[in-house]
Amino acid sequence: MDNLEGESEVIGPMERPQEPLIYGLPDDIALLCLARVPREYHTVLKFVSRRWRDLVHSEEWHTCRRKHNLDETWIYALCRDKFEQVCCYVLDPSSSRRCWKQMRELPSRSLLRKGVGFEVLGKRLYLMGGCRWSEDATDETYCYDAANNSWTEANPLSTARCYFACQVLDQKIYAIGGLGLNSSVPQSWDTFDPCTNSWSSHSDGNIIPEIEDSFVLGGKIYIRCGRSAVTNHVYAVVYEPSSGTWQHADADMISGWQGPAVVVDETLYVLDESSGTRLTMWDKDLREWMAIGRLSPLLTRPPCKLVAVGKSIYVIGKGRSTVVVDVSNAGNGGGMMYPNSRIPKNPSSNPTPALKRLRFKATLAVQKIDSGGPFRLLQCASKGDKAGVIQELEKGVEPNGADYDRRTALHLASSEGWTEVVVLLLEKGADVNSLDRWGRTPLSDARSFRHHEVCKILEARGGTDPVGVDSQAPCFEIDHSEVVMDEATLIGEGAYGEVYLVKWRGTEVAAKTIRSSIASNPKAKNTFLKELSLWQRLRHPNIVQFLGVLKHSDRLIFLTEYLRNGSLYDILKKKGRLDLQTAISYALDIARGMNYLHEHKPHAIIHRDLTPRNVLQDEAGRLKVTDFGLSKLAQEKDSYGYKMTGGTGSYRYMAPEVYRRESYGKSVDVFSFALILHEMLQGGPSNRTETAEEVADKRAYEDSRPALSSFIYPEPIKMLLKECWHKNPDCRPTFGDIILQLEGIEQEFKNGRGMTACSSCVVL
Ligand SMILES: Nc1ncnc2c1ncn2[C@@H]1O[C@H](COP(=O)(O)OP(=O)(O)OP(=O)(O)O)[C@@H](O)[C@H]1O
Repeated sequence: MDNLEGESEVIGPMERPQEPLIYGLPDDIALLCLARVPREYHTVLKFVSRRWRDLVHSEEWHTCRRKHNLDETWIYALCRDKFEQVCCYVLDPSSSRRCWKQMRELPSRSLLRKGVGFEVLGKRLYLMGGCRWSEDATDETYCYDAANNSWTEANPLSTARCYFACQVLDQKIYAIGGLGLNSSVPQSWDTFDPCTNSWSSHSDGNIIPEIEDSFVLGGKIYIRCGRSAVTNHVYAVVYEPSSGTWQHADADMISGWQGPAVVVDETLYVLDESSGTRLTMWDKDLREWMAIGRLSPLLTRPPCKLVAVGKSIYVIGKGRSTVVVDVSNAGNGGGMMYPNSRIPKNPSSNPTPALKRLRFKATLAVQKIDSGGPFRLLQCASKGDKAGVIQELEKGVEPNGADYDRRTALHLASSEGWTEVVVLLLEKGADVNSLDRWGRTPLSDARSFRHHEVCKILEARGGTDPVGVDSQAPCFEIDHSEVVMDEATLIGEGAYGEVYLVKWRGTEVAAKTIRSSIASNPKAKNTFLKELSLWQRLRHPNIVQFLGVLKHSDRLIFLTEYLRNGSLYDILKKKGRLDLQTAISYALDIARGMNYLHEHKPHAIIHRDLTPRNVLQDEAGRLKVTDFGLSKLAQEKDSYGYKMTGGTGSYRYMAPEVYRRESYGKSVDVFSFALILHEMLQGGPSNRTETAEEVADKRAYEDSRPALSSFIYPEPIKMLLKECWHKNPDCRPTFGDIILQLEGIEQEFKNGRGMTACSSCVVL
C-alpha cells in the first residue's frame, strides 16, 4: 500500500490510467476471481505484475477473502532450536503436502530471548517482550505481515514484560501479567488496539502470578497458574470485559483445567498430560468434565500445545510432532482415540539425543542379564527414540519380539555400535571372539561398521577379526569344493538369474546364479560385487544373511541363507488375505529390516526394489528383506541387456518419483512398503486388470492410489498407508516412525480390545 500511494504521487492517475487487474473485467469482479486463489499460490500471484502484488498486500484483498469465507488459517509455532534460539514454523493445514516449514527471517534481537509473547491478530503475527539473562524484560514488539511476508518493528508494549499470557479478545491483543521491571507488572495487563495502533495499560490485584495457560471462552479471558503440588488445586481467574475486572472463575469448570486448553465452537477442551495424554471436554449443560479419549503416547510427544482450526484440534508436541483430532468425530468414553491425521515431522530434524537411546538399550540389557534370561535388544533399538515409549517400558511393559542369546546379542551390539551394551555383555561373560555361523567375530562386525569405540573395547579385551572385513575388502569367498552343486534344486528365478537350494558344508543355503549377460560384463560384474560386499557387512534378524561368493566358479554365484517358506509373494498367493494381526506383525518385520538399512552408516542403504518377492520368510515365520541395492544394476537395463521391472512386476511398488525419473531418496522404500502392507490386507495387488506399468504411470501422473475399504482397513492403518504413499516424498514417515505406529496398533490389539473398522473412526 505504501508503494502504491508513493507511486501515485510521482506519476499520478491522470498521467497514466491504472491498468485493469484483468483485461476485459471490471476490477471488482477481477478481485473476486483472484481472491479465490489459495493462499499457497499468493507468492506466485505477486510476481505477475506490480498491481497484483500490491493487491495481494492490501487490506482490500484481505477483507474480500474474509467476507467470502475464502480466508485460510495457517498455524504458526514459536519454538526453540537446539542452540536455544527462537525459531518459527508454519503449517498450512489445508495443503495436500502438509508439512511444518521454517520461517526464514525473525527479528534478530528477539532470537535469544525467552518468555516472548506470541499472538495473531487478523493477518498479522506479533512477537512481544521477552528477556535474556543479560537483558531485563523488554517492551519491544515486532509485527509480521503474512501478506507481504515481512517483519517490522511495531509500537512497543506499555509495560516491559516477559513470561506473560497473550490472548485476543474483541480484536484486541491482551498481554497479561508475567514478570517485568517492577513488582506491579504481574498484576497488570496491556491491550493493543490495531485501529489506533496503540497500547494501553491497566492493573488489577486479582491477576494471578506465574500464568501457565489461558483461553478465551464466551467473550471472557481465563488465565490459570500452575497447580499446587500440595493440594492439587487449580487457581484461575476470568476477565469480565463489561466491568474491566478480573474475578474468580467457576470452580467446577476450572477443576478439570489440568493441561493445555483450547476452545472449539465455544466448547472447552483440555489435554490432560498427567498420565499419558487424555482429551477431556467441559459440558457446560451438565456442568461436568467428560472424557473424550486417550491419544497414543506413540503419537503425541508432551508437553503439547493445542490449536483449534475449524472443528479440528491440532495437538503439537515436542519436535513439532503433530496429530489432528476432529472433535466432531472423536466420540467419547475415554477409550483410545486415533487422530484423524498426523503431520509428518520435518525430515531434517531429529531432536532426540543418541545418548538417550543408548542408555535406554543398556537399561534393558541389564534387566535381562540380571534375570539370567535371554536378551531383547532389537526392540529397544527401534523404540528408544520416543520418550513416551521409554516411560511405558520403564513401567514394566515388555517389548514384544525376539529373544537373543548372549552371543547373538554381542554381535548385534557390535554392529549397531551400542558401546554400553557391548561393555555390559563382556562384563557379564560374553565371549569376545564368539563366532557367528558365518565365521565372523564381534570385532569383524564392529570394524565393518566403523564403530571405532566398540572396536577399541573389543581389541582391548583380546578381540580378533578373522574375516578382516573392512569397507574396501572384497567379498568373502567360499571355496567351490565346499558347495555341493550337483544336487542343487531350482527354487526360483528372478531378474538376475536362477536361485538354487544347495548344501554348503552340510548346511542348506540358497545359491543365486547371475546371468552371463551381467557376469561377462566386467563393469557390471564389478558393480555387482561391490553391492554384495556391502550386503555382506549387514546382519539383522530381518535381513537375509549374505554368506559369500563362490571362488573359482566360471559363473558368478553367491550364497545367502536359505529361507524355507519362500517369499511373501508366494505366501499371499497361497493364503490370500492375511488377518490384521499377522499383517501387522509381518509389516513390523519388514519395517525393522528396512529401518536397519536406512539407518546404515556412513550411508543409508536404499532398497529401491522392495516388493513381496524380495521379502522371504524363515521357518519360524519371521520375514526378512533381501536383494537390496542390487536393483541399481537392474535400472541400467539397456547396458546389461536385461530388465528388472517388467517380469517381476516391480513397477507396481514403484514410487512416483522413481517412475518419473526424478531424484529420489530413502522414502521410495516407504512408498513400496505401503503397497506391500496394503496387499497383505487385501490378499494381492490392486488394479490387477492393468499392467504393472500402467499402474505405475497412473500413480506417477494421476496420483492414483489403491482404494481403502473401511471394512478391511482400520482407521490407524488407513492413516499410516496414506502417509506412506504420500505424493510428497518429504511427507512420508521414516521406518522408525512406522515401527512406532505399528507397535502402538499391535499393542492395542494385544490388549484384547480388538479393532472394529468403521467409515470414520476406529473404536477400540
Ligand atoms: N534365500 C532364499 N531362500 C529361499 N528362497 C529364495 C531365496 N532367494 C530367492 N528365493 C526364491 O527364488 C525366487 C527368485 O528370487 P530372486 O531374488 O532371484 O528374484 P525375485 O526377487 O523374484 O525377482 P527380482 O530378481 O526381480 O528381485 C524368489 O521369489 C524366492 O521364491
